[in-house]
Amino acid sequence: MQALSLHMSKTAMGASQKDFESAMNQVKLLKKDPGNEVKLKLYALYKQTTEGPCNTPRPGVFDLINKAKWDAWNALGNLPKETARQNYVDLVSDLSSSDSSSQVKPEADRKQPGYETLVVTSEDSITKIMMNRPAKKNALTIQMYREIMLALEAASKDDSTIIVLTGNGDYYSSGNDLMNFMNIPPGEMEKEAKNGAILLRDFVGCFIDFPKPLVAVINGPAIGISVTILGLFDLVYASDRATFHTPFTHLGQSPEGCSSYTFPKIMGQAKAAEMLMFGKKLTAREACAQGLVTEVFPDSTFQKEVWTRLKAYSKLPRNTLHISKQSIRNLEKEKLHAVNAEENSVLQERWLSDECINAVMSFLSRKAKL
Ligand SMILES: CCCCC/C=C/C(=O)SCCNC(=O)CCNC(=O)[C@H](O)C(C)(C)COP(=O)(O)OP(=O)(O)OC[C@H]1O[C@@H](n2cnc3c(N)ncnc32)[C@H](O)[C@@H]1OP(=O)(O)O
Repeated sequence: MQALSLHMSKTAMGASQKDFESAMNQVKLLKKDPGNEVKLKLYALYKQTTEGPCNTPRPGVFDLINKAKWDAWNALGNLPKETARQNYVDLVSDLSSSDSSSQVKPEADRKQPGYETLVVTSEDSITKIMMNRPAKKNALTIQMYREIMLALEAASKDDSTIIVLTGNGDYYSSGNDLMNFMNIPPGEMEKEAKNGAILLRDFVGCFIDFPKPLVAVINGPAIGISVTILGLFDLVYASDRATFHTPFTHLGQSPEGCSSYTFPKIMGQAKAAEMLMFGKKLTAREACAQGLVTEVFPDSTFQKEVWTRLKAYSKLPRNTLHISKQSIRNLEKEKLHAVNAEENSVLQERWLSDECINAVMSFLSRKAKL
């Protein structure tokens, strides 16, 4: 009733019959259901405008819907037809404007500025960080590592409940961009290896310390570091087109992303060795059977099913979810940072080895592909 009296005082000039008819058409075009209470108000005002005060018998006690409608109409008492018409038109006008402002904006409008290699969007309490170099299979450049760290830092402070990392195009990510190893002057190798190890330590450190639920939406094949850090995520959803490949030995490199600790814990020593030492590539279903992936979805329905699931999860009590994540993670944080430091110091050495340099040169001269 409060809303109705508000509408009554809104216009000095009365609404015409034409305004009323146009408002009736507008109601049919509303995209958002206005809810039962508002629908009853609309009904009552419509009846009052077209028939005057309610003077029909009250429906029986079990005729719940018609009784509610009758009550709403009857509550308008002797409200003049012209006022009811005006109130109907005002109410529809309010509903139409809130309906258009609540419509979902296209992704381009929701995109957060400032990223060149990522598309970062926030909607439904979910911040989505999408790696965006599809032509290069989302290979991670130095800039991309830095932008992911910045996006995670921002997402840890925004009002989102869940954070998603995913890839644009047919790959999730082909791992470290091997061009990162190019154009290093001969005398600078050691310095660059040291800088690489610091970048990697900080990058993996962000995932270790991230305070909110972190979900990987694996839209296609994943290689190298994009696989190893999965042990630091809370949920990993994969398309059945995805594969998981850590070919470190082939590349003269050693495991990172805390995988030397998380993988044996997740899948057992023998399976972890087959992946991390011998470079066995897993299908999504194999990775799920081994506990690295939470659930696999058919590629044709992957995005729809995953986002429906995540939207439901994002409505869970936010603070409770974050506290649970932190209690689980805090038990291991110190250990994970120690593993991260150790892995990076080993890798720093490997990057200077002939085996690594030859593997990278071989890829860059297009002789070898994984
Ligand atoms: C500083 C921190 C270091 C952290 C340590 C991390 C280690 C790792 O992540 S190790 C894993 C490194 N990744 C690889 O070795 C993958 C190398 N890429 C491939 O083997 C293949 O490109 C492929 C299997 C991923 C895809 O093959 P294909 O479908 O035939 O497509 P193309 O090879 O033609 O790829 C299209 C385009 O993208 C470029 N590209 C793909 N991945 C990478 C990469 N990781 N690094 C650099 N460039 C990559 C590829 O060269 C093609 O480029 P153009 O020829 O210019 O089109």
